[in-house]
Amino acid sequence: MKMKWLHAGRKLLCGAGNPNLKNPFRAHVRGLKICLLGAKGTVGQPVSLMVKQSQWFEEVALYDQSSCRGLAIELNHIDTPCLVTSYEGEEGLKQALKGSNVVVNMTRSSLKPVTDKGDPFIDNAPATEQLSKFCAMHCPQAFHLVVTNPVNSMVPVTCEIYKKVNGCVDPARIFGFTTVNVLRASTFVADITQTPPETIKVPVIGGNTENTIVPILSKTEPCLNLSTEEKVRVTRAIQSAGQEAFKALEGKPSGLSTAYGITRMVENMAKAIFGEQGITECAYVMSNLIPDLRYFSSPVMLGPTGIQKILPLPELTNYESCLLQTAVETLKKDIQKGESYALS
Ligand SMILES: NC(=O)c1ccc[n+]([C@@H]2O[C@H](COP(=O)([O-])OP(=O)(O)OC[C@H]3O[C@@H](n4cnc5c(N)ncnc54)[C@H](O)[C@@H]3O)[C@@H](O)[C@H]2O)c1
Ligand SMILES: O=C(O)C[C@H](O)C(=O)O
Repeated sequence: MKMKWLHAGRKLLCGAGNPNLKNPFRAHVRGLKICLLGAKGTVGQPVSLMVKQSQWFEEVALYDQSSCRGLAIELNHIDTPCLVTSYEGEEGLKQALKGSNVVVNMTRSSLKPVTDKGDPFIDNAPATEQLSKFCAMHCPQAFHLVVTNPVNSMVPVTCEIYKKVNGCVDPARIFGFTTVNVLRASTFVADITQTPPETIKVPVIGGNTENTIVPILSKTEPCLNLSTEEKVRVTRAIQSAGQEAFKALEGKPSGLSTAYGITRMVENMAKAIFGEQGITECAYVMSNLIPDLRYFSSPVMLGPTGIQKILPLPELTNYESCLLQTAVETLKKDIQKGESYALS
C-alpha cells in the first residue's frame, strides 16, 4: 500500500508538465532553469541526461513537438537533485520558456529520412523561426544557444526574429554552438603530439561548416611544434570530422560528443551567470571582428549578462589566412541567407 502511494507520489513528483510540483529537498541546487527545445532528438536526449546530472540547474524543462513526458519521468528516476519537467503544445512552450536562464535550440524538423541530408536550411529554418518568436516573447533575457544546423544561417535567423518581435536583440545573449569543433581540435592535436587532450586548447574560428571551420593551430596552448604537413592534416581532419561521423553513423549527427559540448557550454554559461570570471569559449556570435561579416565564431569571454568581450583575432599564418578568406566568402552568403529568410 505504502509502496503504491510512494509510487503514485513519485509519479506526481516527476512533475512532467507540472512545474509547480517541486520537492523542497531539491532546494540546495543552484537555482537556474534551462529549457531544451528538441529534447527528444538524437542530440536532445543525451543533453537532457547530462544536464540532469549538472549541479548548476534547478529545473530542466523539456520541450519537443513529440511528447517528452516519458523522458522526463525516466530522468526523474535518477537521484540527482534537479527536477526535469516536460511541456507540450503552444501553452506548454510558453511555460517551458518562462523563467529560463538558458535555452538550447536543438531541433531538426525534416520529415525526410535522416540519411537524406537535403538542404538543412530549408528543413530547419521554419522551426527555428517559430521557436525564436516564442523565446523573444517569453524569455528575451535568457542565454540562447543555437545548435540547429546550419548554425551559420540559423543564428542570423534567430537574431532577426528577436528584432522583429521586440524591436531589438541583445547580441551578447545569442550563441551559435561550435564547441564540438574545439573538442575535436584538442583531441586530434593531442593524438598527433601524444599529449593529454584535456591540456590542449585550440582556438577554432569562422563558422560551423566544412569550409568555414578554421582551426588556428599556430595558437595552440601549450605551444606545440607541428610540421606544416601535420598542420594541414589535422586541419582537414577537424573540418571534415562532422561529415565523417555523419557517414559512419549512417546519416545521424554526432549526438553524444555534441551533447558533451553543449553541456560544457551551458555549464560555463551558468558559472558566468553566477559571477565566475575569465570563462572563455568559442561561439558563433554577432561580431564585428571581420569587417565584411556580421556574425563570426571566435573565442568569447562570458559574463553574468552574456558575452563580456569578443577576444581579438590572433595573428594568423599564411595558411590560416587562406582558410579564413575561403570561410569569409561562404559565411557572407550563409548570413545573407538567414537574414533574408527572417525578413521575408
Ligand atoms: N552545431 C553542431 O555542431 C551540431 C552537431 C550535431 C547536430 N547538430 C544539429 O542539431 C539538430 C538536432 O539533431 P538531431 O540529430 O538531434 O535531430 P533529431 O531529428 O534526432 O531530433 C530533432 C528533434 O527536434 C524536434 N522538433 C522538430 N521541430 C520541432 C519544433 N517545431 N518544436 C519542437 N521540437 C521540434 C523533433 O521532434 C526531434 O525530436 C540538427 O539541426 C543537427 O544538424 C548541430
Ligand atoms: O549535423 C551536422 O551536419 C554535423 C554537425 O554539425 C557536426 O559537426 O557533427
